[in-house]
Amino acid sequence: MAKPPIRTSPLPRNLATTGTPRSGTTPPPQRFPSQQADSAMPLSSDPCQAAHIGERPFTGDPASPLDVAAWRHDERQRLRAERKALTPAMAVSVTDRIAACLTELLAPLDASRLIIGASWPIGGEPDLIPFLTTLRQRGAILSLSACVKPPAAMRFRRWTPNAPLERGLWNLPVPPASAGEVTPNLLIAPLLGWDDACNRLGFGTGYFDRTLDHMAPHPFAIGVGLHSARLSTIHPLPHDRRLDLIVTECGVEAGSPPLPSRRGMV
Ligand SMILES: Nc1nc2c(c(=O)[nH]1)N(C=O)[C@@H](CNc1ccc(C(=O)N[C@@H](CCC(=O)O)C(=O)O)cc1)CN2
Ligand SMILES: Nc1ncnc2c1ncn2[C@@H]1O[C@H](COP(=O)(O)OP(=O)(O)OP(=O)(O)O)[C@@H](O)[C@H]1O
Repeated sequence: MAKPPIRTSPLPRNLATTGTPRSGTTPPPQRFPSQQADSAMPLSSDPCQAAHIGERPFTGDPASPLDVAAWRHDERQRLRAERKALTPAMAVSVTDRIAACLTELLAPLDASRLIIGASWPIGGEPDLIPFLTTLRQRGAILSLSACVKPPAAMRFRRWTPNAPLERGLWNLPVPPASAGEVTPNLLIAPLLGWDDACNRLGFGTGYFDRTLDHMAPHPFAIGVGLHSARLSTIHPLPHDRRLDLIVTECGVEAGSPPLPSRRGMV
């Protein structure tokens, strides 16, 4: 079956600066060991049909943090299991499509003005390291998130592809503190669930909400995850911070133009 087109609008056109070459000049992504199997296999069915099929109905009080937390807990379990159940071929396809969409979105920007805050992929998240490597080649500064305890805004430590990582909290791979910190103007936030209002459901640690709270002005924040992780709503609570765009293997799924200008990107 032919792959459905990737939707990349809305472009962050008010962020556009110089005429950086578009993705046609971009080298093919490098494969990482976890993604080498079956990489040429197409998806067996249209991945971009309506989602939130398996969503558990919410029967509590949406203003009650306890009720919402209980529902989110179960939805996280479901969404984590669904993501882990992807075949290697599907995971590669999803990752390639997300990377292609991000590449197209960022193509009009002067990459040398981008300070990207990303996270090392865990638990079946799309492996965007090859995509980040390409942006680095175009001049972007890369950084990876590091969690602090007690929970507060994440720190972003500079990183270049192949630079050594060490184990941080929860054994997450992070650059060493000696790499130095940056303040990203573009945040890439992996997600477990999302809704049409650009709300993000993550692992439940609250780090991304705390991070966005702490950063003024906010970086431009793009959530990345599966199309099938769409929820009718995450039942947002006051601490939840919306992202600017949600990108899945089906393209830009949420976030509406015109997008506000962001520090360092105009
Ligand atoms: N890639 C990534 N980094 C991130 C987040 C995220 O969602 N994705 N976070 C979002 O806020 C924060 C960390 N939150 C975390 C939440 C749960 C686990 C966790 O369950 N770890 C499992 C192993 C997961 C796996 O590799 O499958 C464990 O410790 O056993 C780790 C980090 C910051 N860094
Ligand atoms: N700015 C904040 N200040 C204090 N607590 C917060 C803040 N943001 C989130 N929290 C707390 O963190 C916990 C988890 O929040 P939430 O359910 O929104 O996680 P999440 O965004 O899905 O997870 P993650 O950040 O791991 O991806 C909640 O108990 C919430 O009260």
